[in-house]
Amino acid sequence: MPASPATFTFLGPEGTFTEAALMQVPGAAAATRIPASNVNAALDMVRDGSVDAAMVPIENSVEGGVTATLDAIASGPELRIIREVLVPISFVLVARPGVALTGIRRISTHGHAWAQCRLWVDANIPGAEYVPGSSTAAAAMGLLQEDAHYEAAICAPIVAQEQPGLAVLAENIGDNPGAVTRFILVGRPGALPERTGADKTTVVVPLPEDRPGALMEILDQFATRGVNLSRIESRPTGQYLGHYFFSIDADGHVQDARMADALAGLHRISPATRFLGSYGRADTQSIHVAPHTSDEAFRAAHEWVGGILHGVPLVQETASEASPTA
Ligand SMILES: O=C(O)C(=O)C[C@]1(C(=O)O)C=C[C@@H](O)C=C1
Repeated sequence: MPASPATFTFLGPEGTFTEAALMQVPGAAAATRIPASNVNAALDMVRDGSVDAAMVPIENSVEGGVTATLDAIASGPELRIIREVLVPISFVLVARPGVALTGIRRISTHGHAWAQCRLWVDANIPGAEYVPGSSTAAAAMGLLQEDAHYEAAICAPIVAQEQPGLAVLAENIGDNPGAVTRFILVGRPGALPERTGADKTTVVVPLPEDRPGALMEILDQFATRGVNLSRIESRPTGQYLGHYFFSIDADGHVQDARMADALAGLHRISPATRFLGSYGRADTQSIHVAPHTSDEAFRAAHEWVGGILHGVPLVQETASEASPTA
């Protein structure tokens, strides 16, 4: 079991959904928490040892993968995902007190938040212009600056509750009331979180080039070992047009024989495959394992092959084979 992180960073400032995710981590409320201005800065603080772990968003149920995170953990010095956290998302529209909906022309927020409120904005503030923000809370706090160049921000309800200089103009403005964002706690490589039976493994697999069926071969490594995938996304490596890697979440822990075998297969196909971690699923849902892909089935199969290699007779002769005349 890895030692519990003592110092954390997160996509800040205070009041982001990412901070809400971090507060779900046991011990985080009493620990040192340093806000970072973007995902890369947060991960760099882990890499250079300034903090033990970083909480960053990775996937939203409406908008999909957080590409800044997918890309940042796929290259550079290796990192490990040690936990995942789910946060239900609900947005409010805030402005300086006295500002009405009719007085809003520009709205700032995080890109993922904007994408989740687009229909509401179109219906209620038609023609409003989007001003990109580094996070929802940063956009809201920006309204308090003298030189704010937008009139409203979309953020979590907690920001307005704790900031008297901001008034809530509308609540629950997300287009999808069931929206959920998944966050990951990222540390440096070390001891793996213990296997729980409800685990997830994340890998980054560069697609081998000029090889017909390479993606199928990658997927086959999981399929033939009974490993279910819960997320697969392709991302450009940035090196040149058409060069991609796959970011994959698979059900199970690397201590499961079927997962270890699948990862070994991936390494054969794509030697630059990067292991990003095995960690407990936030929903704690146990994984169904077919009997022929259980640890016991793998152990028996390896023992059988070992016996062949060592010349040990492993199959009992039947009576008729032992004495053909009988
Ligand atoms: O800006 C924030 O508050 C964040 O924590 C980032 C983020 C994201 O990256 O998706 C998190 C949850 C919401 O989906 C909107 C924004």
